[in-house]
Amino acid sequence: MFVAAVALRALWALALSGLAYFFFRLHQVRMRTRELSTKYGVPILPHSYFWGHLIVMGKAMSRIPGDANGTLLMHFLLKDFPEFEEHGAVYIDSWPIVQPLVFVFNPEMISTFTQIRSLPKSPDMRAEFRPWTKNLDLVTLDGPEWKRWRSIFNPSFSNKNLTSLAPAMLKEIRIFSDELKAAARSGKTVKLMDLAIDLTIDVIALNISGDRLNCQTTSQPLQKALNNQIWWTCPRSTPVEICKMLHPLRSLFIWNNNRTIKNHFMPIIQRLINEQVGNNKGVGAAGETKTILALAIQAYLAEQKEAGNPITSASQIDSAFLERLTMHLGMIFFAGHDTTATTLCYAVYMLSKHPAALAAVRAEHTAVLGADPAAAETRIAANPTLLNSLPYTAAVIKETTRLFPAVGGSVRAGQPDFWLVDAKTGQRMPTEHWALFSDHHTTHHRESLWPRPLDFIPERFLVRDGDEANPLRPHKNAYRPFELGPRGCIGLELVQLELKAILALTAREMDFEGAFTPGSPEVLGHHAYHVGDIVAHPKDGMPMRVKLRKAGNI
Ligand code: HEM
Repeated sequence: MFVAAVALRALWALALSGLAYFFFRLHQVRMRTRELSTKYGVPILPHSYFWGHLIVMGKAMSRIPGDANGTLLMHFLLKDFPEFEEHGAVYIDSWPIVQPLVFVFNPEMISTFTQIRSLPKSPDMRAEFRPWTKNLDLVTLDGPEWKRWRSIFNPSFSNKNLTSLAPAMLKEIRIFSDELKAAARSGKTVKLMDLAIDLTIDVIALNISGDRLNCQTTSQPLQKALNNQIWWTCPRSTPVEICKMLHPLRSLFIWNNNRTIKNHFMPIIQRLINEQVGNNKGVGAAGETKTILALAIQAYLAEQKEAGNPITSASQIDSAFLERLTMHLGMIFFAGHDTTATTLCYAVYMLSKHPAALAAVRAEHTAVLGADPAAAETRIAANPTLLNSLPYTAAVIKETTRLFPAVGGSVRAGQPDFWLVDAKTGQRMPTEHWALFSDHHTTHHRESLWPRPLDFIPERFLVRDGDEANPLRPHKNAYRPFELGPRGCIGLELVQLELKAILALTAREMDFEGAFTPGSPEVLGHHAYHVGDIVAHPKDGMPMRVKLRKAGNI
């Protein structure tokens, strides 16, 4: 009885202190937001002491479907408060739903915290991924450790190295294209995103070790583990996400998924170590592809040798190195697969809606790859550098990533000594206690930077250097779907090469048409819009009807 009473009191005390902390923190965040205007003269959106900015946010979000991705928020908020656009940054206090965030959409301002000075990643963003990767991965690492791993992996993402992967990549794309043709013959609607995800995972696997993963043809435990890992990673404080976070078995599931990832790669790692031990050729000699794993193992062997602890067989490999590698591989798959798949879906969708652009893509493929679409694969395999001679196709991909950036932006930790500055007015804006968000969607849709911002105009990206008078010429730093600066996407070249190859093997052979349910909701004139939390996915998995084109019908 006495024990129960003590336990009850302890619980009460705990609940009360939790509540007290909640209100203390709420007060702190709300007052910091108000201080922006009272102390620093920074304009803020209408702000409620209890609700913060949730009321204005709710109004803006009510204009778009409930499942639309939160990265569209600022676009619609600026419709309600157009005078804020010229400030280039808007402070949003939606605590406790999301950390206090400054949405920045002035490219020059963004460059001050990503390019001129690269601020560390935000602690909240690191916390989201910590249960999965312990922040040992390239996306959430910072400082010298990040630099070391980035320089180890960089060579495998160079255009030259990736071009050597092209023949293997084409085989994977052929499977994807055959699936689409089968759908065309059967008349079935496809969810393009599902097929695209399997393909992009198979391509990343090639870059990781050169081995085929076969996600497109078989069900792979590795893919299941990755999906499950993403599911357990909780980006928002919604009730469902909170339940996931508090789930007593969450850590166990995450641990088990990491074990599956590690077990998948273990035999490959052992093979590579045994190949490299005593081999003084160096990775990538004589035209070999520099895979991510081979480079990591090369660096590890060199480091151990330098430390006077040379590795002579795979059995000596230490568990700390294996753990790091597992986290890196998991994150590279995560960062690269649905981002690329999403972009592919929107590229196909936009081409289906813009016959002139599609005709220009097809004409370019005919001019560069030959008149017979069926022979494109063989021609590219024989000379993969042909993929570097498709400027219009590249421009289509860029324009797609401008309109539908797959990653909302980079989230950096504000600092006491770092201020955002409005170059026009000289207004200084504090960043301490705030996370800075380089808002890609809003930056890519500002009329002052992009004439006719909602229109699909690949030609913007064909304006030559020096043609300053052309109004379509993109502004410096305004195009940033892969982010700019040292923390910019390592996979940028892979995306371009892969998507060009996919379009080269499909655009002339098939016609696509969006198969959204009639009357389904639209955002900015499109049934296809971003849904999802961590990485945006196209609505309904981008349903498409596919039709085969007659040979010679260019
Ligand atoms: C259309 C596809 C892609 C888009 C839009 C995209 C976008 C981005 C963005 C915006 C960042 C910066 C994130 C931040 O600062 O938090 C980033 C970083 C990164 N991306 Fe991508 N990405 C794409 C594809 C890929 C691919 C294919 C890979 C690898 C296979 C990849 C691997 C990474 C990695 C490892 C980082 C962290 C780089 C670092 O901090 O050093 N991404 N990506």
